[in-house]
Order: sequence, then structure tokens, then C-alpha cells
Amino acid sequence: MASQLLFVPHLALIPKASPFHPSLFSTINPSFFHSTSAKRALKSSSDSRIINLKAVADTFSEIESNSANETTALTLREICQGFVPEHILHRIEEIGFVLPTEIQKEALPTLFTGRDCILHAQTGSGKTLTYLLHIFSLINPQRSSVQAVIVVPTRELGMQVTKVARMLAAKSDFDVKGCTVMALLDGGTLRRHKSWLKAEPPAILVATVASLCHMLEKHIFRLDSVRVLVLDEVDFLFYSSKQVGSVRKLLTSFSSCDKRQTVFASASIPQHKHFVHDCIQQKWTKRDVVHVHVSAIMPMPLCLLHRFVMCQKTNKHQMLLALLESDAPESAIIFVGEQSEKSKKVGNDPSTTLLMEFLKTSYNGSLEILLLEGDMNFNSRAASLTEIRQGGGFLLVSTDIAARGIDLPETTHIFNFDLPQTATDYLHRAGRAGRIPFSDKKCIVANLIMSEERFVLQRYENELMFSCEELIL
Ligand SMILES: Nc1ncnc2c1ncn2[C@@H]1O[C@H](COP(=O)(O)OP(=O)(O)OP(=O)(O)O)[C@@H](O)[C@H]1O
Repeated sequence: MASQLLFVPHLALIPKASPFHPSLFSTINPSFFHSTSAKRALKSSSDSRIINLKAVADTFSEIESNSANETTALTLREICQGFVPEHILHRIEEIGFVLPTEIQKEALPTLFTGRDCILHAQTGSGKTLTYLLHIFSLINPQRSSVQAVIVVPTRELGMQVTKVARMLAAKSDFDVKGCTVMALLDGGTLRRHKSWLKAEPPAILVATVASLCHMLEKHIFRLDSVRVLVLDEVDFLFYSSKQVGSVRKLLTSFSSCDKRQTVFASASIPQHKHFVHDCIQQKWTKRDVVHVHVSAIMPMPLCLLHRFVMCQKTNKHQMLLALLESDAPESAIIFVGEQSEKSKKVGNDPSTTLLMEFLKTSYNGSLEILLLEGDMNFNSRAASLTEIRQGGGFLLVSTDIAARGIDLPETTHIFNFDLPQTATDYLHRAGRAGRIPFSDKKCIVANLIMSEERFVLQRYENELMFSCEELIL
């Protein structure tokens, strides 16, 4: 570590509370500091005692891309060869996944050794493909049993993961037995799934916790045959009061299975050292669990530009309209806060309804206006997402239900019509944009805030190490 800091002596002058204190650099791979571009970039700022946040971010962005060019890049095929079946490798290349993202490069070799893993990397960094490729390396399609279970917090994320798994497993020209994937999600018809699980168990099960636990309690299937259990958005599952009890029970049951491997994934794992410690203590993971932490000092993707506009409660709708007109997004998600119980009780309309009505009468742009919120029935929720995925630009008004895991790569703008409740929520909402790996395209996160909320946003900026620029309309 000392040799790494030789290149950045000025960093020692930064106050300890700063997000750029040298201690934070301990997570960077040492080879990174020895690259020519890193030396050049860090040297050029060595006179300055005041590190501008944006300048450091830009420097890192440049260093990251330069150092990527300097090292000989292994392809995904080269990393997976000998582990993942040929027809899957062929399929990923057909889809266009040739180079690995950072988390794929770092985590796949560890996953292939059979060790438990925590995949901790930015939103949109390709964690789904990471754990799916590993699952395909383990599955024996000849065996009639559930061999991998992926637990997700919402039906929408479950549908998306199922779709990706099926797309990879789809038979190509190769003469191979397909690998079946079942979605066991809240709101589905469990009776049909019960018979299917018993008669012809799928190799991969993508499930929400409640539905999965129901099947386990009714002895419709057992965990014994499961080789790998993935918990996607693991911090959300643990923080959700409705789901945490079942999640703990599931992990405890799985801990007694032979030949088990447990994988956790998320872009945010608050207090991750405690989390890892707890997992080992509770035997939810083995002692040699690996925490693969990519972009540890920059949790927010650098392709996102953050802005805020000051407004009054009474002119928020007009301000949003002005932003939509000036920015002309290709596709956008507008996040609105959940309606409080108190507001429901007195019979107020939810903010989502009011905003939808406003946009339908006032917005003259070409984007299709759609709604996604928890109170809608499952069919309407699915219909909204299907419509979005059929192509064409969209303006999706949503609560935090769309904040986790949903992958709509065409999203160029995020509007926080209401500020999220926590910095973690901000990270996941913002991360619905900028989801095309290896792309140079910048996306916008715009916050509509009242003056008294400025300090809240400032707190998120400090915690997540990004900077937000004021926009005067
Ligand atoms: N190697 C790759 N090359 C190109 N694109 C990729 C690659 N791996 C994944 N992607 C694409 O990147 C996008 C984001 O991937 P994914 O949904 O897995 O992100 P994530 O890390 O799970 O994000 P989040 O934390 O927000 O859930 C997807 O559209 C996926 O198809």
C-alpha cells in the first residue's frame, strides 16, 4: 500500500472525513497505480492541495479507461472456457457480449472455484450475467432436479432475470438438451407451478421469497439438489421487513445442504464488513466467502451527470414539464414518493395519479406516458413493462418499485420528482440510467427540490461521492 501512495503524496493532505482520503485508495488494485496513464494523471495534479471532486472523478474515469487499454483484455469466452458450455458461450457472443465487464472479470474465476461470493458492483455493471454464467457452468441438463435458485425482491425483477436466463439457455444450432427456467413469482398461478415443479423440475428457479418458501413448506421441492443459491438485491431483501424473516429461514435451511454455494449480489451493501461477518457467524456463507467489490471508491457510475432545480411545492409539475422540454430525453423514468398512510386515509389522490393526469394533458412530446406502481394489479404492471420493452421512447412514472434491478438500457434521464428517502435509494434510482457497458454516453439524473431539501441532497452527494450541479431554468 505504501508504494501505491508514493505516486500520490498530496492526497495525504486531504482531511480524513473527505471521500478522497488515502485510506479509501486501499481498495484499488496496486497494478492500477503503476500504469503509465495513472502516473501521468496523478502527477499532473500533484501541486494542488485542494482536490475538486469532479476533477478527481474525471481523472479516475480517464485512468480507468486508459488502464483498461493498457492491460491485455481477456474475452468473456477466454474467462469462461472449460467451465461454461460451448452453446452458452456461442449464445453470449451472438447477443454481443464479447468483453467482460469489471465484475465479470473479477468474480467469474472465483465463482468457478466454488467459493461463496458477494458480488458488489455499480448499477448496470453486469452482475446478472456474472451469476447466470456461473449457474450455467454448474447445471447438468440431464438431471431432473432444481439445481440453481435465484431469489429476487420483486415480480418485475424476477420476470427480467427469467427472460435473460431463457435467452441464454435457448437452444441454438447445437444439438443440446435445453436447460429449463421457471419463474415462481408473487402473483403467479402457484397451482400450475406446483404440478410442474413435481412432474418436471426446472434446472433453474427464479423466485420471490414468499412463493419459494410456500413451496418449501408444502414440500413441493427440497433444497438438497440445489448447488447454488443466488440472492439478488440482497441488501433490499434483508432490509424489507416483509421478506427478511423468510430470507433468514431460507439461508439457514440452505446452510445445512452439502456442496452448496451461496452468491449475493447488489450495488449497495451498507456496512459490508458487518454483513460479511454476520453471514459467516450465521453460517449463511462459508468462512472463505469472497467479497468482490468493484469501484469501491466510486459507487455511482461516472456516466451519470447529476443536477438539481429549485422549485416550490406548487410549481413542481410545471418545472418538470420545463425540464422535459429543455432536455428532450430519449426515454425517462420519473420517480415519485409513495403515498403516506395518512394521505390515503384522508382520501387524497396519490402523487402518481396527479402527475399522470398532468402529463397526459400538458406534455406535448412524443414519448409514451406509462405508470408502474405497487398498488397496480400484477397484470397492469406487466403490461406497462411489456409496452416499454416493445420499443419507442417512454416516460415512465413510477414509485421505488422500479428502482431495483430493472434494466431498461434506453433510459437516458432519471427525474427525482420527489427525493428518495435514503442515499441507497438514490443510488438505485439513478442507476436505472447509464446501463450500457463500455458506452461513452452520458445520462442525466435531475432532482426537483425545495430549498429545505438541499441539505438532504448534499448528504447523498457526500455519502455517494458525486456532485450535483444547480440548473437555473
Ligand atoms: N459483458 C457485457 N457486455 C455488454 N453488455 C453487457 C455485458 N454484461 C452485461 N451487459 C448488459 O449490461 C446491462 C446491465 O446489466 P445488469 O442488469 O446485469 O446490471 P446489474 O449489475 O445487475 O445492475 P443493477 O445493480 O442495477 O441490478 C444489461 O443490459 C446487460 O445486458
